[in-house]
Amino acid sequence: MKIVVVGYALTSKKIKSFLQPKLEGIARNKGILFVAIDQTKPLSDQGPFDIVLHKLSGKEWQHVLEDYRQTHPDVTVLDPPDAIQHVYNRQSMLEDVADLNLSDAYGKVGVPRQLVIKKDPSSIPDAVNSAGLRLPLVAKPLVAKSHELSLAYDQYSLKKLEPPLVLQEFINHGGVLFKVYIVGEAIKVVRRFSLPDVSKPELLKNAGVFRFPRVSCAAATADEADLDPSVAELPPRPLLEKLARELRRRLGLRLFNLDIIREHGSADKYYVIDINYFPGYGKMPEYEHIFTDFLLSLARSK
Ligand SMILES: Nc1ncnc2c1ncn2[C@@H]1O[C@H](COP(=O)(O)OP(=O)(O)OP(=O)(O)O)[C@@H](O)[C@H]1O
Ligand SMILES: O=P(O)(O)O[C@H]1[C@H](O)[C@@H](O)[C@H](OP(=O)(O)O)[C@@H](OP(=O)(O)O)[C@H]1O
Ligand SMILES: [Mg+2]
Ligand SMILES: [Mg+2]
Repeated sequence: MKIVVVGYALTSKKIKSFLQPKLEGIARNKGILFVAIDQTKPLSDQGPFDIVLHKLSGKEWQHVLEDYRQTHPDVTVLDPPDAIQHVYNRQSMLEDVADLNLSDAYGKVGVPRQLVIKKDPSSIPDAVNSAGLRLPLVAKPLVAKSHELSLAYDQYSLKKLEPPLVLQEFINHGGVLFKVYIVGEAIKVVRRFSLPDVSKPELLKNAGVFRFPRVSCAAATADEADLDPSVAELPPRPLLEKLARELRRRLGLRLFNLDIIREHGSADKYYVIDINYFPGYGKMPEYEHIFTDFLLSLARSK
């Protein structure tokens, strides 16, 4: 059996959450070896690798990888740096979902209406008005690696926020979201608690912006919770398969997840609100088997 060598360049946090002993054990049994990349040495002096797995930031690292891809076309780099940059910006992140305009017998998938504010917070109320965005609005940093989130009940309070940011219409969805993890062709969905619905009276009664810490983190799993079945029901598998297949192709990514919500009161109206590159796979059920099978399939297809 030929060994598949996977070089990895990950933060120590990511190594801890992803490269767990169970994953390494299962990988070893399947003939996969994970080898840490030494960033202080030239990449081409290391390996040889069959696959390079990475999630590091910085222009310098991006250039190193781009050069390496050019000079080592037989190595699979997961994923291409430019494709990753595209989802690190909340303006471009959801463009492909919007263009896809997916609608079939299983449902409709769109994105919330949104507006980008590059600078000048004092211009926000007018900008929101001319764009016809409906309150409440979610404000998110333009750079997707920042996770502060605010909910604004009135357009004037938005002046207090610091651009660059994206203002997105808040969609009531019953307080539960679906995290769709994608690894190549494999898909797994989990439920997470999310922000609760905002009612009309509540909207009229309140003003101001409310800042939230990390909302739908792993601790907020809703998989075992006693939920209203119409809220808890997972999105139809065929719809997710189609969405994942299309986005894999359009984004040029193989490792990502989607946050999807279903409009409360509707049976089939879905919104993608977030896309994350190389997310916390440690929280994806059975990721050890799914990920190692994916690595093997890549090596075999070469
Ligand atoms: N348009 C929206 N309508 C309703 N709720 C939303 C909307 N956008 C975001 N949320 C809520 O806010 C949370 C955080 O937003 P988002 O997922 O965009 O941020 P993030 O920091 O990129 O999250 P992640 O940790 O998944 O990377 C969502 O998980 C969801 O609970
Ligand atoms: O899997 P979900 O719930 O979507 O959340 C992930 C975030 O989206 C990722 O951005 C985190 O990874 P980074 O810390 O490498 O950005 C990732 O961190 P982790 O891999 O250390 O768990 C998760 O927090
Ligand atoms: Mg999210
Ligand atoms: Mg995100």
